[in-house]
Amino acid sequence: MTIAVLGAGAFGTALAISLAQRGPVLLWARDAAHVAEMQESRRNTRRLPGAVLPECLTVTAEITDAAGCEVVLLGVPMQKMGRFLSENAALLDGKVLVSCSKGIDLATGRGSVELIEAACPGARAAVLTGPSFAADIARGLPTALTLACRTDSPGLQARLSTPTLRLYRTTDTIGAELGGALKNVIAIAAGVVIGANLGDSARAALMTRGFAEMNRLAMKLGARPETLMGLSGFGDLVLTCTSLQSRNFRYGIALGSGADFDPGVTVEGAATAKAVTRLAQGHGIDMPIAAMIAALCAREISVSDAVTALLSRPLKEE
Ligand SMILES: NC(=O)C1=CN([C@@H]2O[C@H](COP(=O)(O)OP(=O)(O)OC[C@H]3O[C@@H](n4cnc5c(N)ncnc54)[C@H](OP(=O)(O)O)[C@@H]3O)[C@@H](O)[C@H]2O)C=CC1
Ligand SMILES: O=C(CO)COP(=O)(O)O
Repeated sequence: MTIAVLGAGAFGTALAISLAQRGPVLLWARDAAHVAEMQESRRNTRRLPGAVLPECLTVTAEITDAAGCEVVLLGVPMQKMGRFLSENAALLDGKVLVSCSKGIDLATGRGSVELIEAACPGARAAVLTGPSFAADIARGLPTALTLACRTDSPGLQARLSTPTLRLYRTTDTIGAELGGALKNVIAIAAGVVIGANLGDSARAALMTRGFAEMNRLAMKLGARPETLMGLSGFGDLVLTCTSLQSRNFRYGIALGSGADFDPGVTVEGAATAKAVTRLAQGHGIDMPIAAMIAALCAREISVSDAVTALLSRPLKEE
């Protein structure tokens, strides 16, 4: 049975390439010109240059081509997810919908599982997340991810695993989602530290205290500690805070050094910082790093004022 991937960004394309090792895959993109270009060149030069689209991967501009697919991966950016789901609810309801996006929806404060459940109540929602750059997956480099679904899903885990993509499963969708969403915020902060030449020691401190913030919110919202300690939390935090392949980290470097940054690049952590700050306030959770990043992204505070504010907080126990 064909697996569909909706959204031909870097990640959707990379997952489609990897899954095509196992059988037929349908990749949908919204722009017909982009689709024609991919069909002609068998590459996605706009979003994932360098990777070749294998033969059993079909690219389409007709989303209704996914009607016969039971398993559908969603690769649209998080802030577009809610609208995308409601516009396509008739097609998607009743299917297994696997969100591959990392973030919290600014309009509703929801993660993607809740968005899916609201728009498509008959669907089974899952999340695929963890440390993985699209380019690495497309090259067939070994990658391990977390697949989260409220009901234990060994069948789906087997279906989406490939010789190079090793999935671990969990029923903790809240932990998996929050790990992936929050690590992007901390990755921006790590980038700011490096961009402002504050040093590797400061980055390590920030990653550690950022991880404490991630855990604080996640535990309050019902996540399990082991999920945050796993691939989707600690694993992705380490990757994204230390690699120049990360767009969130590079965006942070630009913020920290005062450089320009291409607004066309997907940086999920910026909107998520704002959403998280609201969520934390609503639950009475202290998340000073996320709040600073939200303020920095909104240009409400300078880097030096943000650093001073964080360092001058009252001394406390670890
Ligand atoms: N890239 C990576 O390494 C990884 C990304 N992710 C996550 O995957 C998600 C997507 O990121 P990524 O693939 O990198 O993003 P990209 O920036 O590469 O691409 C975004 C894609 O989404 C499409 N899109 C945007 N809005 C809509 C819409 N309303 N309807 C349909 N399609 C839309 C864009 O289409 P168009 O080209 O026409 O603008 C584009 O193809 C993010 O949440 C990210 O955090 C997770 C792990 C790794
Ligand atoms: O989520 C990712 C790696 O796991 C990709 O990170 P960026 O979106 O920062 O590039």
